Amino acid sequence: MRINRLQLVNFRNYDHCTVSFDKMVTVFYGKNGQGKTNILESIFYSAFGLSHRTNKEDEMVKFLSDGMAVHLDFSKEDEIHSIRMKRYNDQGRWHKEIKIDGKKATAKDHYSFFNAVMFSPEDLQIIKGDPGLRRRFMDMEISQTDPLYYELLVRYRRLLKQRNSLLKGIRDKNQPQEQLAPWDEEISDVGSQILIKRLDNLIKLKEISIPVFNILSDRTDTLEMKYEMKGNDGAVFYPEKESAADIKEFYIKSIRERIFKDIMQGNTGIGVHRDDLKTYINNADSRAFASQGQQRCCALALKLSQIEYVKKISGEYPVLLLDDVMSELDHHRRNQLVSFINDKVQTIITVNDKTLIPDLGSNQYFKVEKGSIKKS
Ligand SMILES: Nc1ncnc2c1ncn2[C@@H]1O[C@H](COP(=O)(O)OP(=O)(O)OP(=O)(O)O)[C@@H](O)[C@H]1O
Repeated sequence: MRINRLQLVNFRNYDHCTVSFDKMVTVFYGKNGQGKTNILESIFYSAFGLSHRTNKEDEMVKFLSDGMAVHLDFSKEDEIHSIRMKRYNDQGRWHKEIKIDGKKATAKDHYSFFNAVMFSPEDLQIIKGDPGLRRRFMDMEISQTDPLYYELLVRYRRLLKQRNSLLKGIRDKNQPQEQLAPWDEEISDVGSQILIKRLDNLIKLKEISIPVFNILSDRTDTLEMKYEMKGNDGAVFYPEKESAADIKEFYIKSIRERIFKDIMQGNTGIGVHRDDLKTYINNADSRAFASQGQQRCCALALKLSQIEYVKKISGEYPVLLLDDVMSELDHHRRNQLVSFINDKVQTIITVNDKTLIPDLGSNQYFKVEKGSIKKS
């Protein structure tokens, strides 16, 4: 997959801007606050229909403007395609329009049509941060190549919201408790399907990320991973090859056991929204025991494996977006990263100081200043 051209209209601090991508590595450099991340955000938005840093799409519309557009031309399997994202205000209401190859498309058609992987400083927190970050990592990875998984996630989130509001209704407004039964059944069903897909994904993730980790760490450390599933009363399980029916039964049973707790808390305390991806470096839990350098190495291996994963499933490498991470890596890992992606993955990098980027002869550079981009 290769981006050929990006056009922005009233996107963040850009009025009108067009960038042509001629080389495998494109570097946007400049001082802080000039609009480098905005470029990557617009590409991420073209891939996923959302921003990597805000849930409020309207924040991406240029101040005092009543609409914005992002137009991405790219090649996929030797064919040229385009995605046009538009957000506009009509009589006080915001609308969103997605067009693929000139035709209107739904969010479902759009998701996974163009693949990108973003790696930003926050991703260095994948290992040390909250389990939510690792669940998001798994969810993004699987959704990129499995539209059904994305649909399951959307359904699960909706069910969770509805069940939680019912729990509060039972607690605060005396709604009948029997109303919970159909939600318990459905949430356990959808949750078990999500879990099975996550377990399946973990097998592939391990196959890819452990060798990448070995290269990045110069084979001085070992990496292991497990899916951690929470039960009641602090119990944890590490499922590997369970069936969807067994998992569903487990959820229904556990959810019923904790029903009074859930009602009291107005919250669903068990399910795939509580699970975790555990990583172990040299057999010790990396969240608690690994050094900062080891945690970064592990985070980088997971992200790079996302690239290989998309390639394995879809047949093509996604575009890699590196937002300001080069300055966070030491010299050795910067070189390892660039030689890993060299000439096989189109990579778009933002950085303050362009000399930090190793140049293997396939870099192009753009200077970004106050929402304008100049080739240099
Ligand atoms: N909706 C918007 N309309 C106009 N300008 C915006 C909007 N949102 C953000 N900006 C401006 O965009 C700039 C920030 O851009 P961006 O986050 O891309 O910076 P950056 O070059 O990546 O900086 P850093 O190196 O600090 O991360 C700021 O000047 C901010 O005021």
